[in-house]
Amino acid sequence: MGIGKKVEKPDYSEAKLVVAMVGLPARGKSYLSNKLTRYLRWLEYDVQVFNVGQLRRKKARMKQQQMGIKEDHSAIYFSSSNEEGQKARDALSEESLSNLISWLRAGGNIGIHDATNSTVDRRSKIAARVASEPGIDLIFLESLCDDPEVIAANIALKVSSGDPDYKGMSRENAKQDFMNRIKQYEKVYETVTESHLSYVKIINVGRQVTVSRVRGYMQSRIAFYLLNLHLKPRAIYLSRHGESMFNVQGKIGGDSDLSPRGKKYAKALPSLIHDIVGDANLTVWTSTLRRTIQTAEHLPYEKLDWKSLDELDAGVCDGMTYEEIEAKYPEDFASRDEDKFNYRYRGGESYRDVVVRLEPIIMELERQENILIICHQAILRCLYAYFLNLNQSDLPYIKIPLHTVIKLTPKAYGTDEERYTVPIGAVDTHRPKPGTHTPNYTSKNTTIRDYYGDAD
Ligand SMILES: O=P(O)(O)OC[C@H]1O[C@@](CO)(OP(=O)(O)O)[C@@H](O)[C@@H]1O
Repeated sequence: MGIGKKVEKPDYSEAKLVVAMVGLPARGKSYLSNKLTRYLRWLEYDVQVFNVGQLRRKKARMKQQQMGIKEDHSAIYFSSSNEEGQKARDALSEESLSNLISWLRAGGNIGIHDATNSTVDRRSKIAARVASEPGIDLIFLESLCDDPEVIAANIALKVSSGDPDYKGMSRENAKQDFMNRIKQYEKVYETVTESHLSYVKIINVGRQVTVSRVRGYMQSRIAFYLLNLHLKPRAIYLSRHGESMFNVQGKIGGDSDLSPRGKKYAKALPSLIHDIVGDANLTVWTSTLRRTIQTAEHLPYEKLDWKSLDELDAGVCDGMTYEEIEAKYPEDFASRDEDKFNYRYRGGESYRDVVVRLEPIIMELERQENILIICHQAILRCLYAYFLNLNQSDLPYIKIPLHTVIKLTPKAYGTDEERYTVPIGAVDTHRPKPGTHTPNYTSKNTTIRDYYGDAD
């Protein structure tokens, strides 16, 4: 028998929720639903977005292919006085919601009904439909925004993103048409005030949030996450500690000091960070282990150490080399290679356990502005996977080299990444999955830079 065990996914089979978005076009509904999806997936819920616009386009394409009929989806279609258009849009919303409910019945946990759902009438239809489905809850998530800059940026994003609604149209015409569409919706828009419904209303993301009739664990978790979001521009910087004595000896875990090269990295860090961050405010978070605190030693910023940022606990294998573990516990060594995310060291942790313990860190990170996190290989893989939306099987193999600062900039539709490599040699602690080539899991928005500042 092996010493460790495999930890299965938490049982969320009873969790079934419809999150129905509410909001005018260009008010950040997609931004919110994308962020929420990424967070809930990271927590291992099965989440899917059902976008009514996509369904409309898909059906229009099919109609055109089969019958040669090209539908007019210009602003006229969205007019409240266009009865035909209104009927067609209601029918599409119902169909999309039905697809969502079937998907929940087939095992999904949270389905996001992504449409404007901008009238009391439309919402009452949604509420009635979901109420007829035992075991499925409903919460509305409204995004209100009157910040002209945010609206203008969202409009620009819509017309420049190659949106299929505006294929073959000039940018100016597309923008005009989209603004007309918004006007049509504005005429009939009713903000959520229905006191019998569960809802979260977000005003200018981060400025004001109203929470009403939120019930149960999953809804509260969602509401709490949304309460913490903000749109202020900021970056999150990630770095492992400088090379440690254990790294040099090939040993895992422990609480060793920095090696001479690790100390050099700690000395080089202040000028690198200053070059990247400038005079902006920054807070440094470390774990409680010596190697991260020593790495942050020379940084002239406020510092906070978190126990939850300590390295993955290797239990009885703590302080051993991979070769020693393989020789002493061959079965365990093999099962870790087989399913590294789920494998839990005896008396220690799995990557899955680490994801759970990092949730308060994620929540706090969403609330904060510029943060530099100096911690460990396994911990940074989990944080990086959250921001880059990477899946569980890839997560334990993400390359987070020593002596490298990763800058993550959250944007409306994803996260930009820059990597700054400091030319101070260090051992490579990355162990690829045997028999596989481990790709470099970086986003398509990654820029790699060599930093030749004050390396010495
Ligand atoms: O999950 P694997 O790939 O073993 O990586 C985690 C390991 O990385 C190490 C280095 O090998 O991190 P760290 O440099 O922070 O000490 C070990 O302590 C830790 O057990």
